Amino acid sequence: MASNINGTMWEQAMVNKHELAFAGLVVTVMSLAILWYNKTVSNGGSGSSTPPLPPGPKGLPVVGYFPFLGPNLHHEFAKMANRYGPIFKLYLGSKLHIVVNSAVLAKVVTGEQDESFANRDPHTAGLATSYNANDVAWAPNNADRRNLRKVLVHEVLSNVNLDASHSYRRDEVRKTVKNVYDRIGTPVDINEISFSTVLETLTSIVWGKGLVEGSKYSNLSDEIREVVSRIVEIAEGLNISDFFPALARFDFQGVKRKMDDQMKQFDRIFETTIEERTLRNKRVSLTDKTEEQIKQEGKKDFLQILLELKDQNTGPSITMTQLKALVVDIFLGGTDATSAMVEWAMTEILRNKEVMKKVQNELEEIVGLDNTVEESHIPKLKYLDAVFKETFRLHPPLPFLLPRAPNKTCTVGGYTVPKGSTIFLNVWAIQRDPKYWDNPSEFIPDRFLDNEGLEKWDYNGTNPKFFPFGSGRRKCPGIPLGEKMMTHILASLMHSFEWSLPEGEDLDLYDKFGIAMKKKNPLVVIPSPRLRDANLYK
Ligand code: HEM
Repeated sequence: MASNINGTMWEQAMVNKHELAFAGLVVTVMSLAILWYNKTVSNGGSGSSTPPLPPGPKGLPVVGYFPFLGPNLHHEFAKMANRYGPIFKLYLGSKLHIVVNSAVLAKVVTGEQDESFANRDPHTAGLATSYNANDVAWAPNNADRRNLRKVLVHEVLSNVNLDASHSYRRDEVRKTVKNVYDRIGTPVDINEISFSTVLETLTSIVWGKGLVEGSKYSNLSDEIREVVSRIVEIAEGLNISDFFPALARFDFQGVKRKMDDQMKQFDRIFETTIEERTLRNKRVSLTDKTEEQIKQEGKKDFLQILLELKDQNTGPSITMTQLKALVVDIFLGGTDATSAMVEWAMTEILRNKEVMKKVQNELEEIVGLDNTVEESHIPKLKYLDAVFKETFRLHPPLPFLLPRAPNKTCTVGGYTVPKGSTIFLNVWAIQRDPKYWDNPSEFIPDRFLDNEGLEKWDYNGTNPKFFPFGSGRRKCPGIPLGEKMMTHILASLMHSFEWSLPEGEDLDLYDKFGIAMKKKNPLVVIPSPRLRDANLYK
């Protein structure tokens, strides 16, 4: 009996176990079915469930996909786009990154959903150089930033101010032409001279010439060059803390410390020059000031414009921290990208003899060999403009723009893009996509010449196939200034000189991912004079 009872209980237990196992199996199968349904059938977001994250490679625990990436992220991401499609995700360290590779989805991010995506998640270097996101480039899209951007676009970089500061740009370009003339027959590093020209130009546009004379900072541009070059160098390295925020406070690679040191130098320059300027302004009596204003009419430097905005009670105003952060934005935004573009465009011209002939012919026709290039010639240099656009298409200096970070969870292309994830808009891949471009890897400037208004090409990000300066609320505010500087410099170098390669050298197109994407091997070429009159070089 006992055994019977035991037997029955055992049998009963076995029946229960089978029932339980069966129930478990049913639940598992149903859960898998629901999971599968959510992942596939309801993928378009039509159902009430949350769409999945975009597809992407798995990566390893803790480090994510880091160990599998090479140094040239734009090449890696283009390959991954072929595999995973128009939007994919990858973890780098503990941070989720989402890469957008199609014009259609880029338009969703910078158009329909621009308000959510017009935010950033600044890395260590960005925070340090922006006085803790008190600038335009790294601040979240709040009212302070919008006000500051308005100041930059409408007060500092307005057409009137840009026209008024044209002589500063002209003087620096002329100095560079003279400098190159003095080095006729010897190798010249094009990025180096372009970087110097842009930096000197920005220094005189921001500080003006009056202040620099007699100032404690008699070689202001040398001091600024030192700081800007150091910042670019530090920011170019990969900072592990940016991918493991929990470790950021240890600053293992010393990026924060090194950046803070450079920013202290910037601060010293600001404090001294602003103090000198304020004293000078006070010394000038009201009547004198009016006279001086008349003399200087339309020639206020950016520092003066910003100081007046800081002190004004009505209209847009800014704080001292914002003033300094804006000047840093101008230098960091303006120098590296502009000089990189001059170098890329010149490399492409020298590699393509037909293009070179057309550029030179246009310059001869519009400027003439008895004359030097002026900014007033630029709007007439249509072919050179197409050359720049084609150069931007193939070599955008910021291949993923500046990363965005949505301030709320969004859906893009049927996938969830979580709040705070890092968004790379892969303009490099989009501008080389055979879906949008014939012979995408060939350098063909003519595709940007006016094709009877069929397609509109400009730098304002209105065409989702071509947006090297970004698009939407966060597009580059420095386009007019950057365009003037790069075109004037390149046109002057091409018009004033013939260029040849040093013996045994080759013209290659290898690039190097960094704060701005530059040529890996600098373009070093030998000038010979081209203008008819040697006096034009003096
Ligand atoms: C050839 C030269 C230049 C190129 C290729 C370039 C490119 C860019 C790009 C791609 C962005 C990011 C846009 C986005 O996230 O959608 C940007 C932002 C920015 N650029 Fe430029 N830029 C250039 C020159 C300049 C100049 C001369 C200045 C300063 C006067 C400047 C100041 C800025 C600022 C402040 C931002 C941040 C805008 C924001 O977040 O609202 N850039 N630039």
